[in-house]
Amino acid sequence: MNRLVVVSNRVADVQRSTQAGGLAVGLADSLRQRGGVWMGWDGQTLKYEEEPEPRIRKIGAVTQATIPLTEQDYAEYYLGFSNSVLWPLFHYRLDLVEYKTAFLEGYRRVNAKFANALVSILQPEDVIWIHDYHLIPLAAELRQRGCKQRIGFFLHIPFPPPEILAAVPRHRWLVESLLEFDVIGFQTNTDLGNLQHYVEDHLGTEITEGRIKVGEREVIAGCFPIGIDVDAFVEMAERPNDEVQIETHRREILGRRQIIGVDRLDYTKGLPDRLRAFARLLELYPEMRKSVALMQIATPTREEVEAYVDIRKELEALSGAINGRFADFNWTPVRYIHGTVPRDALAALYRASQVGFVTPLRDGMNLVAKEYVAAQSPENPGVLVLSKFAGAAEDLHEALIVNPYDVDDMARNLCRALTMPLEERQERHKALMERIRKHDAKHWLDTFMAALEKGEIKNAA
Ligand SMILES: O=P(O)(O)OC[C@H]1O[C@H](O[C@H]2O[C@H](CO)[C@@H](O)[C@H](O)[C@H]2O)[C@H](O)[C@@H](O)[C@@H]1O
Ligand SMILES: O=c1ccn([C@@H]2O[C@H](COP(=O)(O)OP(=O)(O)O)[C@@H](O)[C@H]2O)c(=O)[nH]1
Repeated sequence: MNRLVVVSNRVADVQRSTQAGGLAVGLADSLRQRGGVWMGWDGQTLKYEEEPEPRIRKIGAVTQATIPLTEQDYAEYYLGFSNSVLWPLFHYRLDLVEYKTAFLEGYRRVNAKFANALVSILQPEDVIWIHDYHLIPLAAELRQRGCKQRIGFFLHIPFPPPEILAAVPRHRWLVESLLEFDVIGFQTNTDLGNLQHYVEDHLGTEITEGRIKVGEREVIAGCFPIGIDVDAFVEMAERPNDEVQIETHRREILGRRQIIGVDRLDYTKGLPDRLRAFARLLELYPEMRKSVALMQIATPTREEVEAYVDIRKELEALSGAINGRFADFNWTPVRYIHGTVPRDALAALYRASQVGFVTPLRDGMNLVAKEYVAAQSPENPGVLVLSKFAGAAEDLHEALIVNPYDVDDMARNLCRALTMPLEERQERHKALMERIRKHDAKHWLDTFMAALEKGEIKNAA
């Protein structure tokens, strides 16, 4: 087996249980099993003139190689082009795109830095797997430095339709950079279809049976939905957690149910309408008052980008208003937690919640949806209420699928989830477990590697 070299903006400690962000979680779950090298940014910003050598650290079967960025890199590449241009654009939010030429320059500069660091550690037989929108030009940079290895790319976020993509300057360059990879992987068939439309409309070529002709080369483009390590998550959820158990016991005595939401505090996650839907539930079904509460964990993220400051203010005001309107001296309808919770504590919280409420306006996959399912007790499972615009909805048909823009639809489905008979809950949960087991972290890694190493495309979806 060739050595696998994974590259992503963020590198996680594969042995730590706290990592907010699905990319870190999904990759850690996969790499722990196969081993290899994981290269990326160390999360630090430093002043330097000359690019530092990558820092090497061995953690179990994984060798981490990390580099720092400068303040300017962080502002232009990470906050700028990655998170103020590509992130909103790829999530269909043209209204939030803030394009500046300096952002693009920073993006190209940091991709060149990544390439310099990478060539210093690469071996001829390596296979390289690059992740996410931060690093789209990296294959081209590596080829310019003479790399001959196979290079794959996986996009963790949605790929937008051509009408949206074409609104950003240099969109053709972006897609041409993407076509420098040997394999391009997407989360869903919708994303793959959007690339298909772009190459047809703008490049006059097409994807035929998962392959695109680019000059003399053939590029594979496929759908590889990311998954979790299901058994490890089930084990985590079953592990006793005293604090959660005491709280659950109290709720059981009072006959109260809990709806849970867990997200980075991102405008793509649909949080304001989620809170409004919960308030609508209490309005439409007064019998639900004092019998159910919403726990929303909102993890801080990208706080220097203005759109993220706005969403935080909006949510704080909304949860305050809902509590002000409905709370009683012994019942708080919304528990809003602005912080990061370790993944093992999350597992226990999911298990203790009767509804998993996952309503992004647009999301690459959404691992929280899969984790919620894995955490349930098969004898008395909770119900997943899932946005039709999460990548996970392409597979998780037995969830209650909702429109995250339609507050009434979400409220009705919350009520349906809270009153669903045990037998139906068990049937839906069984079917969902089969699906998340079929498309788990190992399947994601194996199918992508089969495409990258052997040129095989199985329909992963
Ligand atoms: O690294 P940050 O800027 O702090 O952001 C965290 C990560 O967010 C995004 O995650 C995506 O990947 C998940 C796993 O494939 C997927 O389930 C989710 O729908 C995506 O939003 C981002 O793509 C990562 O690069 C970030 O590290
Ligand atoms: O406080 C938190 C919030 C989130 N997560 C984890 O972060 C990941 C979020 O991934 P998802 O795909 O749902 O969304 P993303 O944040 O990547 O857009 C999941 O594995 C969560 O369990 C966590 O460990 N602690």
